[in-house]
Amino acid sequence: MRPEVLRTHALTIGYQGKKHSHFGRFGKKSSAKKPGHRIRTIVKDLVLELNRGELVCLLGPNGAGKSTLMRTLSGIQMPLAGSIDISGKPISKMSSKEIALHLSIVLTERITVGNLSVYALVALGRSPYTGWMGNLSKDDEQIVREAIEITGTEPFVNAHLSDLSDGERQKVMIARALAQDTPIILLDEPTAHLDLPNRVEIIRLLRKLTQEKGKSILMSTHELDLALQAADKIWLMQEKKDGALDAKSELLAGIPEELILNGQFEKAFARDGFLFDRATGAFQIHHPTSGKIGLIGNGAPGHWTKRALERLGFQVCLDEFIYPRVEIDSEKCRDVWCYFANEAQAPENLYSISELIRALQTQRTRMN
Ligand SMILES: Nc1ncnc2c1ncn2[C@@H]1O[C@H](COP(=O)(O)OP(=O)(O)OP(=O)(O)O)[C@@H](O)[C@H]1O
Repeated sequence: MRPEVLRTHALTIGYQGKKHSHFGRFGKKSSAKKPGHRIRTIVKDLVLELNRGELVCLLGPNGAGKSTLMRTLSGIQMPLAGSIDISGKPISKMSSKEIALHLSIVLTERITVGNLSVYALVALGRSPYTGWMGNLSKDDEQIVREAIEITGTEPFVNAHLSDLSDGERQKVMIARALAQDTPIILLDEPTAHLDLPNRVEIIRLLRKLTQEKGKSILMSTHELDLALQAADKIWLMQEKKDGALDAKSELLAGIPEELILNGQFEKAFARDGFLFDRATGAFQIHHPTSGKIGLIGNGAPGHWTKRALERLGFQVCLDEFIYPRVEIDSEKCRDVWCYFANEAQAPENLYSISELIRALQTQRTRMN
């Protein structure tokens, strides 16, 4: 069996004509340039592979082209050039029904479904098998029930979609995609409206689907941290900065750890005063404005003390015996923060991070 379930050949994505005038199914409308229509190329010559059982996260700053790529890969939007194969067959030669048997998509746009209940909407996922008016077989019903159970949407299964919160609605749309039971699932920002426990739950669910059911999942997200932890691969879209603006963005594919180590990850999200720490994979939001401070301390107290010091504007120098410095003694029955303000002053023992912050602020006021 070929490992890749989706492959692109020199795929160029983008827009031609006025906003929203380009949409159409493959083959139904020519993608040829129309006279007087402005072509806007988002990314050129993409050679991408989505393999069986793989979770790929599509990351990139706002406007880089993630949704455009999602829509193009699913056949909702025509490419400007190149082609897409699904399970070895060009998508341009597939009917909508055939595509729906291979690929399901959850988009960010709110859909209007009239008065449908959650159950009826999830059951619509079976329509490629039953037809729009078709009755569900026992097997179809079982698949719908499983999709509802696995996404935790049972509590509102009889509610109407319009009565749900954004997060609940999001889960229902994922349930509908699962009911469609396709080897490929594309999700555009599936965790956008979810709180942290639900975000983690959805990512875990998607990983489980790749590992246990061999699904190939591509999801776009702004959750960098979750993506770095969960994705087998990352497709990283970034705006081109080289001046050769034949396309707005470019795309790099790789495993998360390599994209971090080779500096591509921070390049994609680089902003003035916005630092990415390669060692921890975290972004720092604070500018160091209060000078250096030494920190000697390990484990959780060391980590959270560093965070508090950075918030106060210090550049934290780990394991450096400089002044000022903080030494955390975790050997005693409780943690003690020993604050060495300067050579002349005796160190001060403090018994919490808030006491340490107060001492640092007092020192700062004295010096100003
Ligand atoms: N229908 C359209 N016609 C012309 N240009 C469009 C259209 N839709 C989007 N664009 C442009 O294409 C570019 C990519 O948009 P897209 O929505 O794909 O980015 P994105 O990475 O998904 O952004 P976000 O993270 O903000 O959702 C943007 O510059 C956008 O203005």
